[in-house]
Amino acid sequence: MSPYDSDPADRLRADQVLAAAADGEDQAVEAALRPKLLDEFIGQERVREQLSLVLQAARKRGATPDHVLLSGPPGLGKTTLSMIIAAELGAPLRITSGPAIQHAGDLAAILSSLTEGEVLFLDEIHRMSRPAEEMLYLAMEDFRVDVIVGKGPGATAIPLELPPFTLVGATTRAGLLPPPLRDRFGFTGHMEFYAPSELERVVHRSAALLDVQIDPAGAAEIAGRSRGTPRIANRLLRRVRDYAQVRHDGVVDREIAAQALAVYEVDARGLDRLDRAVLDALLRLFGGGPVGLSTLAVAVGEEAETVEEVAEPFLVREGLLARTPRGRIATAAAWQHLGMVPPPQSPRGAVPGQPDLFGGASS
Ligand SMILES: Nc1ncnc2c1ncn2[C@@H]1O[C@H](COP(=O)(O)OP(=O)(O)OP(=O)(O)O)[C@@H](O)[C@H]1O
Repeated sequence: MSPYDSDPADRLRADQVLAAAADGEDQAVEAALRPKLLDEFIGQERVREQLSLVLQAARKRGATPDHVLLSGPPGLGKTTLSMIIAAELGAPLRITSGPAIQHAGDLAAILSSLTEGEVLFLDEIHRMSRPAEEMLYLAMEDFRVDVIVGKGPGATAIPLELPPFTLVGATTRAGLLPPPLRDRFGFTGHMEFYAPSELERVVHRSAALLDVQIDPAGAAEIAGRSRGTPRIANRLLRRVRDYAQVRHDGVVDREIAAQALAVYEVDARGLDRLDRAVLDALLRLFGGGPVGLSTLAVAVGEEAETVEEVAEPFLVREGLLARTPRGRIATAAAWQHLGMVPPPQSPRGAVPGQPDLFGGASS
């Protein structure tokens, strides 16, 4: 969880897996597990190399680096990287988020209190209000804001100079950023899901910091169920640690990790309860689809947005579900994963599983 207040809906989205277990202690632990410097940051080789060049060049010139945009799904390390940028530059860091900036005045207050060289991290930048966005254009380009005094025809804009600063914007939806905003970033880092071997390194590193004894097979078991996401790897590790300490001697191996994750309903492929509920409804109630998103969401008792943004990206990436113009359909892998057999002769049974070009299941 990012260390500022966002609205509860955001928190739910970002922290979907084992959300109920994400208590205050977990958040404090998460902060303690963050890598502090670029060299400690595991994976994302390309972003790391590119960013390192941007920072080194700026340091060499004695200038403030260009604004940085980080895009990618939740939990991949955008907040962590913003902290690392500030640490590498030896600069102070200010953290806020798009939804926290309701009015342009909120942004003006933050910008006008920045010190020279400060790093401003703006998470969920795509959710900022339009007037604030427009104020940000000017601030990013000319280090200036126009403060509007008065209302109506008598309103006047008073220009206010800002010290040079570096904006680090983060977004899960780069496509939603208006082009004028996107263009004002000198560097964009696209964060990718992590490979299992990288997540194993994350698990080993975190286990060492948490003083948990874990063997390579145990780390691999956790990494394989972490949906390519370090935040989830860390959270699963903490739950496995709890299980190992309460029911065993605290040491984690493959068997203990598998048992613990079964208790927390995270299956061998990393699907959690919501993912499985979505697939289950799709197969059992709708014969594998196609079915509309809102119908599917009602069937699992969730908001359509939650199903679309939380469960589906992972299910699509895993090749278990396809989004088609006619609705959601299950692939053959989905039937297999839930141990079910598609209805015979069903044109909607998604056998052998890949959607055809027109959005239906191939036969
Ligand atoms: N490359 C990495 N190496 C080690 N740990 C990492 C790495 N990336 C992220 N983490 C860990 O994962 C957790 C989540 O990272 P972070 O909060 O930076 O993600 P985020 O992309 O900002 O997510 P959100 O957009 O939901 O705020 C952190 O506690 C951090 O310890």
